[in-house]
Parts: sequence; structure tokens; C-alpha cells
Amino acid sequence: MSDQANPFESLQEQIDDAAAHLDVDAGLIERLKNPERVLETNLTVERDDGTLETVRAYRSQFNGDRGPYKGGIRYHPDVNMDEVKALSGWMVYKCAVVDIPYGGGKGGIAIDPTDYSETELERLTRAFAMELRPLIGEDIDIPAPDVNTGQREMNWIKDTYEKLENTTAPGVITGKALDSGGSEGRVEATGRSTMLAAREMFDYLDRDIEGATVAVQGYGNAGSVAAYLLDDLGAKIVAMSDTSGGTYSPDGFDAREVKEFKSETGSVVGYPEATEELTNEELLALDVDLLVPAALENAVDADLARELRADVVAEAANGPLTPGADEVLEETDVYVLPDIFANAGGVTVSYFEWVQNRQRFYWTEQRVNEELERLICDAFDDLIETYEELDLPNLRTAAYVVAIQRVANSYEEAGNWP
Ligand SMILES: NC(=O)C1=CN([C@@H]2O[C@H](COP(=O)(O)OP(=O)(O)OC[C@H]3O[C@@H](n4cnc5c(N)ncnc54)[C@H](O)[C@@H]3O)[C@@H](O)[C@H]2O)C=CC1
Ligand SMILES: O=C(O)CCC(=O)C(=O)O
Repeated sequence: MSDQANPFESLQEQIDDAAAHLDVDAGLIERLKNPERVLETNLTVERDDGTLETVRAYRSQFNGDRGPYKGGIRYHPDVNMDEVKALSGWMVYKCAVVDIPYGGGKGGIAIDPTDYSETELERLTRAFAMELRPLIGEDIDIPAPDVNTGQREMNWIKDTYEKLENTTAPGVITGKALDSGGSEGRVEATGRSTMLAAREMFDYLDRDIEGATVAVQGYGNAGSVAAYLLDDLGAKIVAMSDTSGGTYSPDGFDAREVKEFKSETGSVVGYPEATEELTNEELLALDVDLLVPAALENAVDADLARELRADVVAEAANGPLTPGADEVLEETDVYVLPDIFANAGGVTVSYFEWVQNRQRFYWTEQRVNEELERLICDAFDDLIETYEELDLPNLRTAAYVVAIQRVANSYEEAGNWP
């Protein structure tokens, strides 16, 4: 079983590990380890049966030194203060790794959305948007989708904000549907960056991605897209999972067909071409070339890391490995492509969406994907250069070194006021 590492403490440990390799003032590092502010609020909404219910919601604005706060909104029963603080901090360093002009934020509502009807979810989302209205804006804080939210919720938030502000401001939120100001390529962007990160890493290691075996934990937006884009490169997707469990075939799956099966049945479990069903833990320990954790935090702790037999791990999820797992994988020479790089495609295409919204000029899917590939490949080169030049213990530390230096530079360049 995975331990329940506190994700905020994990983030702070990751920053400390990198700070040891940087010449940045200790007082500034302390600033970079803590959020600027966090909204904790209660939303009271009417259920369809007429009763009232009050639920907890959060928005953390971690750091805005490089630009507006940016990051998703999650609906999940485990959403809590320390989780949003961690997720918002990871956004700061993710945006800095790919060098896009944003700070970091994150929010969420502590609910299981499957317990609510669509009309209840709309009322809840609009109630949250009303709470967020004074805090967000096209140049202030720009939310986006995360676990269990998508275009529908983003459209509701945009609409609520625009009505309350009596304006049109599509850039107040990203991840919208195309006809509401969304961008081509945003739905696929997170998984696309995971695929690109893995492709670049295999190339760096002089290994073929074609024919490489892959297991994906969490077959949602990030995981399923990563799987089918890796499948397109010729990798063999031998296992995938969701909350109901995992499915396995040594011959590999058609990842798009499994995605379709999951959207029809609700799970990857039961896919007819599987030879075996697996638990999530069994999937994580499979002897594969590439493991893609794409579910939630703390999927792999130190104990499970000792069982891991993958050569490369590409973190599509945020925070899937605990710091204890990182230590084990460093000893066993497993390369970990850290979340703040490997899943940065989502926020990168959100940035493109925001640029398009501000310019009222929309790009083709080809242009979006080409610009995304350029930024991810540039970030990979920066990361590898830093890893090699400073002889760093792992790629996560390299990513934080690059990112913290960029945030520290912008803080210092702003001068002393007040
Ligand atoms: N959607 C986005 O644009 C981005 C998402 N991410 C991260 O990717 C991860 C997944 O997010 P999405 O794909 O958007 O969410 P999603 O809601 O589309 O999918 C999550 C998937 O994980 C599965 N899952 C949940 N708990 C699990 C568990 N314990 N074991 C196995 N499977 C489990 C669910 O069944 C679902 O299939 C999260 O960590 C999120 O923060 C990161 C960057 C951007
Ligand atoms: O698209 C965005 O702005 C943020 C996506 C996100 O929440 C993440 O990268 O974890």
C-alpha cells in the first residue's frame, strides 16, 4: 500500500533538494516554499430534492512572480488545504520549467461528483465561480480543468464570470469547449507532453520507443491520451487501470479502442481482449520499459518503488511518487520524468488558448501541436543540460533547479518594493 505522504511536505522537500544546488537567498527559498494566499470557503447549494448542502472549496494562489496565477480546479472527495497548496506550488515550477509567463494556482471542491446530478454540479460550479470572481481575471488568476472537471465546468465558470462582470473575457479560464473560446489540442495536451517527454528520454538513452512496453495507471484524460499517442509511435501498451482495477495483455492493446470501451462501460476492466485483470499495485510493479502514473498523488511510495521494474517513469499525474519513492528509484537507476515537466503540456496549451483569447485570433491544431512540441523539447534540453552540468542526482532536482532559478530571477529583477 502506498503511504499517505503529505503532498505539501513533498513539494517543500523537492524545493529544498534543489535549493542545495542553487545560490539563492535562504529567505527567498522560504518564500518559494509557501503560498502567497489560500481561499478556503463553503459553498451552499440546493440539491434536486430541495435540501441544502454545504461543501468545502479552495483556491490557492501560490506565487505570481512570473505572471498570473494559473492552474486547474479539481472535484474529488480528498481535496483539502494541503493538497491544493501542493498542487498550486507544482504549477509555479511547471510553468517555469516550460518557460511560460505564469505563476501557479490550484483549486478544488471536496466532493465526489458522481454523487451529483448535472444540474446540481452546475449550481455548485456557478457558486464556486461567484466565490472566485474577486480573485480571478484574465491577468490575475486563470483556472483550468483538473481531475473530474473539463470543458463543461470551464464553460460554466466563464459564463458566470462574464455575466457578473458584464463583459466578455474568455481568457479568464482555459480548457473551454471550442465554441466557447477553447483551443484546438487542449484536450490532448497533457498526454501529448507525456508522450513527447518519454520519446525524448528514450532518444537520450539511445533506446527505441517503438516496441517499448508501457503500463498506464489512471486511464482518464492524461493517461488515455498519453497511451494512444505512445501507441501511435509504435510503443506497446500492455496495461492500463482506473479506480476499478487494471487490465493486461502481453501483446498490447489498441489504446484508442480501450478508451472507447471505458467511455461506454465506465472502466477499462472487462475489456474483452485482456488476458488478465490486475490490481493497481500489480500494474505499477509490471516489468515494462515505461510506466506512466496518471491518476493521483502518492501512487508509489518507497515500499512500492522497491517492487518497480520499469526503466523509465513518466509522471502524467501530479505528485504520483513520494520523496521516499524518489530516493529508492535513484538508487535503482530508474529515470523519472518529473510531473512538472512530463505533464506540462496541459498548461502550455492553456497558455496558447489564453494567447488566442487575448488576440481574438485562433490557431490550427497543427500550429498548437508544433508550438507545444517546441516548448517541451526545449524544456527537455534545458533539463538535461542542467542535470549533466551540475551532476545532479535525478531529473526532478534538475527541473526544480531550472524552475526555481527562473522564479528567483524574476523576483530579484522586480527590485525592492516595499
Ligand atoms: N487534465 C489536465 O489537463 C491535467 C491533469 N494533470 C494530472 O493528471 C492526473 C489525472 O488527471 P486527469 O486525467 O485530468 O483526470 P481524469 O479525472 O480525467 O482521470 C483520472 C483517472 O484516474 C483514475 N484513478 C483515480 N484514482 C485512481 C487510483 N487510485 N488508481 C487508479 N486509477 C485511478 C480514474 O478512474 C480516472 O480514470 C492528475 O494528477 C492531474 O492533476 C496534470 C496536468 C494537466
Ligand atoms: O491548464 C492549466 O492551466 C493547468 C492544468 C493543471 O492543473 C496542471 O497542469 O496540473
